[in-house]
Amino acid sequence: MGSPVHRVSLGDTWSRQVHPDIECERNIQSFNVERLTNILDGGAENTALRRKVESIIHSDPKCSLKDNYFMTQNECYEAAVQRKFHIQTIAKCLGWSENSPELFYAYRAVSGEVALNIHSLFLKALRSLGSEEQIAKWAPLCNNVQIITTYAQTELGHGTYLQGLETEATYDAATQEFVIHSPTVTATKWWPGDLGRSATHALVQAQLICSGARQGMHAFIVPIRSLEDHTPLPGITVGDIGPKMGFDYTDHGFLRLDHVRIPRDNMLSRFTQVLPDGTYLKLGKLQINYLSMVITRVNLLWGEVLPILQKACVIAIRYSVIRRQSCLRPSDPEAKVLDHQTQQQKLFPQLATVYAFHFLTNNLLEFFHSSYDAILNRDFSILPELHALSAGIKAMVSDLCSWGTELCCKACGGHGYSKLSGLPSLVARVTAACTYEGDNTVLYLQMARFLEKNYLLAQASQDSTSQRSLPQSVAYLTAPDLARCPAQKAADFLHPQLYTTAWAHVAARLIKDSVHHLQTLMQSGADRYEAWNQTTVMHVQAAKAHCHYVSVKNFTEALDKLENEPAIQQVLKRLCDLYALHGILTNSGDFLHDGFLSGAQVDAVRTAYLDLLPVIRKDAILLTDAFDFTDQSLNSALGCYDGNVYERLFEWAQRSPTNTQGNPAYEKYLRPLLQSSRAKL
Ligand SMILES: CCCCCCC/C=C/C(=O)SCCNC(=O)CCNC(=O)[C@H](O)C(C)(C)COP(=O)(O)OP(=O)(O)OC[C@H]1O[C@@H](n2cnc3c(N)ncnc32)[C@H](O)[C@@H]1OP(=O)(O)O
Ligand SMILES: Cc1cc2nc3c(=O)[nH]c(=O)nc-3n(C[C@H](O)[C@H](O)[C@H](O)COP(=O)(O)OP(=O)(O)OC[C@H]3O[C@@H](n4cnc5c(N)ncnc54)[C@H](O)[C@@H]3O)c2cc1C
Repeated sequence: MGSPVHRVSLGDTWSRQVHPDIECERNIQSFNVERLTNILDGGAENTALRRKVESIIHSDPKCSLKDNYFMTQNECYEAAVQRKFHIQTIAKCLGWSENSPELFYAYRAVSGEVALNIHSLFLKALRSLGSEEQIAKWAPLCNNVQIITTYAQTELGHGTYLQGLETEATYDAATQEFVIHSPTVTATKWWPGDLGRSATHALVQAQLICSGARQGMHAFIVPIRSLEDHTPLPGITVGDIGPKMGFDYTDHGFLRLDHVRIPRDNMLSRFTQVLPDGTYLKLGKLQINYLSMVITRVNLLWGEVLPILQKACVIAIRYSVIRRQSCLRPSDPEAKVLDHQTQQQKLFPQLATVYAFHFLTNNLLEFFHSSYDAILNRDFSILPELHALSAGIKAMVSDLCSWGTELCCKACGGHGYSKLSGLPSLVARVTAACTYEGDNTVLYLQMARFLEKNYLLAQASQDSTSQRSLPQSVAYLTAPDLARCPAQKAADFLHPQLYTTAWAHVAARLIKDSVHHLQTLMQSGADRYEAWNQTTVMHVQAAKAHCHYVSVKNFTEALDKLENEPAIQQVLKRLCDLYALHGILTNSGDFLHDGFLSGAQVDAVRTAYLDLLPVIRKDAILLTDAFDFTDQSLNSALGCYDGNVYERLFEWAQRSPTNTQGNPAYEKYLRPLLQSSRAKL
């Protein structure tokens, strides 16, 4: 059962009565929802702490999201700054430190809709690329909000290809300063969050030029606005990039630098250094300067991207047990739309995906935490696997969360299209995740490059007597492979071992095909670059299959760890089955291609898949309740816990300024129009 704050949170007169159509969904509980919430939170103590923080935040009206949907871009930004300010004040009062679980929960309570989010990206870059002295100097200034920071990497002309960044940082040994300069219009920094109107300091990624040589992208801390009156400092042109598809609460900005001088100490120098005389020192590859992107990719999935699909599922599934359309039989009452098989087919794969991604992103975070200290201490051996996994999983999770959120929106019919459903803003927000922190195609290709290398290593070790062990995520490339799937009937496809092996087979084949195709092109005279470009569609397909395999395997391993929770293990096993089988059905061509599955076996997969839908149907509401979002953070007229959809939608629409601010267009245009036509009547 949810805490009271989840049930009667919006203060509506009718919200104390739960709608019977949703209440009955909660009457029979095949598993303990509270226990599942605890598992998702990583322990009952975390659930308790989260709820405590939520009740503090929700009792402060200044943190409310209530009128967000009616605001202009300017108003959204101001409200987000206000929320940030109030949360910061509360945090100070209650002793919540930066990076504490309390602050994380506070931001979750307001759905992450606060200003100054890029502050944390700056801090991550500082902690990973800065020396201990630089961290000691700058981190407290950030944490105490004595400065406001942004991460300024992308330019008008380049976002993906970092070697093409044009901003220059030229070392002047005479003054021991860097001169930061935007030589062209395309060198203008474009998109950094919190830059447009808020930041006082930017972490500027620029091409280092010292002793006449270009050394590639390095990070520099550049003051951009006065700490006295917030005006741009000399040499700085800064502003907001204007209207966007979403993220109205963030002031994405532009920045031009005209020969701005900063001290030598402002270049982050954990792995690279410029000595006073201009000598350049570097540890490892240049790409070590990309480390902060790895960290951000991993963290954003957990904190930003996954909750969006979770919420979309909560809203769409709750609404689908209230919404009734058509009778399944002529004599029946109208059915809940969730009882239509096609509605289940839309929504349950999304629910299964969100659970799969919960365990996947959690695991990725653990892998990151276990590798991070070693990397900071200059052991880079794990970095290629961490980079490949974080890139590939970022691409898959944001792609499928984006696709799934849009589907949830459409699955709510006309009301889904209303901003008041909460879904359009979730769609707009998650769509951006396919682009920021690396365009997904480009990230899949980074994963593909890692797969190609490891496939070739696997081949080489099979051909020689000495076995080389591959990184754990690609170890299956050396495992014995089955040519045909042994399943004989639908029920056989409900065995995790069977479908994990099927995914491993398809991923390995697609990797093999893409590498062989690349090699064939090279053997027929194409150079490596030409051959790579001609095979990138195949490489992306292989990378997607590999990520899918990793996610299926990871989900099944997470289930194994739930042996002390048999009821929860059983309900999640169904979602795991559905996730794996839905993936096979939507990619069935890849499984049929080499005869691994026959047409009859694909039919059996479909049977197993369709049979799962009505079983999952019984637990659907409980599985969404388990995410334990408060009504305030959902901010959806369709998705509230009590199911009073129509009353809430009607009441919220009344608050629209279009209903309260009169209609100047009537006086100016409609009246004259009506009157001119009346004359003719
Ligand atoms: C609440 C918050 C709301 C939302 C906030 C949103 C905030 C968003 C912020 C941003 O978007 S910040 C900007 C992010 N920008 C990007 O992510 C840019 C993407 N581009 C790249 O990462 C790189 O340019 C590239 C695509 C990796 C290509 O770089 P490059 O041309 O230099 O390298 P390659 O030749 O492809 O590879 C060489 C070598 O380096 C390895 N490598 C590449 N990247 C990394 C890395 N990050 N870490 C470790 N290693 C890396 C790569 O695997 C190659 O290895 P080898 O094959 O040579 O061994
Ligand atoms: C909401 C939002 C917030 C952002 N926040 C920040 C921020 O705080 N700081 C910051 O610095 N940046 C930020 N960005 C910028 C973001 O990181 C870049 O937009 C992103 O990295 C993609 O780069 P791009 O725009 O240059 O796309 P492009 O690389 O121009 O992509 C255009 C197309 O070209 C394709 N393409 C490009 N290169 C290749 C290739 N090598 N192989 C195959 N296809 C390719 C892509 O797949 C895509 O289809 C933000 C962006 C958004 C939307």
